[in-house]
Amino acid sequence: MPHSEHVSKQDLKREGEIARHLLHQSQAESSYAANGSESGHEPILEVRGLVKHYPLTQGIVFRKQVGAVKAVDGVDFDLGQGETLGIVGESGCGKSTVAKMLVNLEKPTAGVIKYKGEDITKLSGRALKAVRRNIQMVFQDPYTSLNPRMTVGDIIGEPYEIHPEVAPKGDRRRRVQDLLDVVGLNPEYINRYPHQFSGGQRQRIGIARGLALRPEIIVADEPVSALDVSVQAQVVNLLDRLQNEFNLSYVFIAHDLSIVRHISDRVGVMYLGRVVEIGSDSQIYDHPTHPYTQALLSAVPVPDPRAREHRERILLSGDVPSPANPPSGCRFRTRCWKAQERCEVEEPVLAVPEVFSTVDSPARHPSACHFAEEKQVVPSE
Ligand SMILES: Nc1ncnc2c1ncn2[C@@H]1O[C@H](COP(=O)(O)OP(=O)(O)OP(=O)(O)O)[C@@H](O)[C@H]1O
Repeated sequence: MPHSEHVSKQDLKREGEIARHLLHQSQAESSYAANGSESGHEPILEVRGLVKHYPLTQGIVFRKQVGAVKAVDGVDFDLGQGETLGIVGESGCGKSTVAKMLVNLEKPTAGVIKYKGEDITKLSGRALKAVRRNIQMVFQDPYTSLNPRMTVGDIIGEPYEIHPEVAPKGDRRRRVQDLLDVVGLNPEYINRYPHQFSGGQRQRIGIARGLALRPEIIVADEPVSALDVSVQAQVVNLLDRLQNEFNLSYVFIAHDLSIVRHISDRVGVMYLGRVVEIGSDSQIYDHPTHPYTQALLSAVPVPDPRAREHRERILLSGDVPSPANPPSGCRFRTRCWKAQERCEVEEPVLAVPEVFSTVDSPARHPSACHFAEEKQVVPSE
């Protein structure tokens, strides 16, 4: 019997999905190849076609999958050695899920995460443990991410239990005290408990723990969002200083565009599970070409009252669609004032738009829009 007669409908569906994924991956790779190295830095991380779908199930006894939440649905970016990539977007667009996949707290449904050229999504056992040491995470909420029953010394030194090779037992106390000093806390506080610290100090403890294993990459998921505005700048400045001191590369996730600008070399804007525009901070803030980025920027507070009067506010209509059922074609089209028929049927790829491909202008950066157009939203200072 010929092989094809054994192929079930399900097999065909799966093959279709794999083919679509491979197509997306090759499109992404070719668009990135066409753009050259994004940052000019040697990439330490290369993310291609990253996907995370959470199954939606129905039934109690017989659970059956009825769909999927497409939390991350084909994300591509590079992180250069020693650089900071900011990732911004509204709540629910998939930022935290990307962060979790980078540090292996979630397994991708599909896609590639290359660390120094090696795909870490395929690693397991010792090799995975070795890589995980180099990519650490700083969490959003310093109130819930520190165990209240552990002393600061135990919290910061905990990673050494998993990686004893980094610090022999007799040396750990001294190392933890060094880390406290590095993040601007008194080394004598080593025996105190988290509740004895302020929010900003707690986040410094979280950062010290992230640094314990001497990682090369720190993924910071909204590291200052839970803090008072007055403390946010101090923590951002600390991260800035540590980056220079330890030659760290950062993926810095936030919904606040002004904070991301302060710390980032490049910025990626996410919408409904995809990166829609990516470029240097000046390309994104002063020369945005994607309508979603322009709308986000138009909501950023402008301190100068005269400049505020002159800037245009773009108000988006409707809510973000459900990631379980994203719109066809361009996902942003249901809220976009420029949407046309083409947007409904043809999904735009993240690449330098054709109109800008030959011009020498900061607008020449990847933007997933069929009608990409430069628009200065934030008045220049
Ligand atoms: N474990 C999970 N199971 C099912 N759906 C999930 C799970 N984790 C996240 N999601 C969904 O995936 C989508 C993306 O979530 P994610 O937390 O990555 O977004 P986010 O941009 O980080 O938002 P926020 O800033 O609010 O954390 C959301 O719709 C969320 O409800």
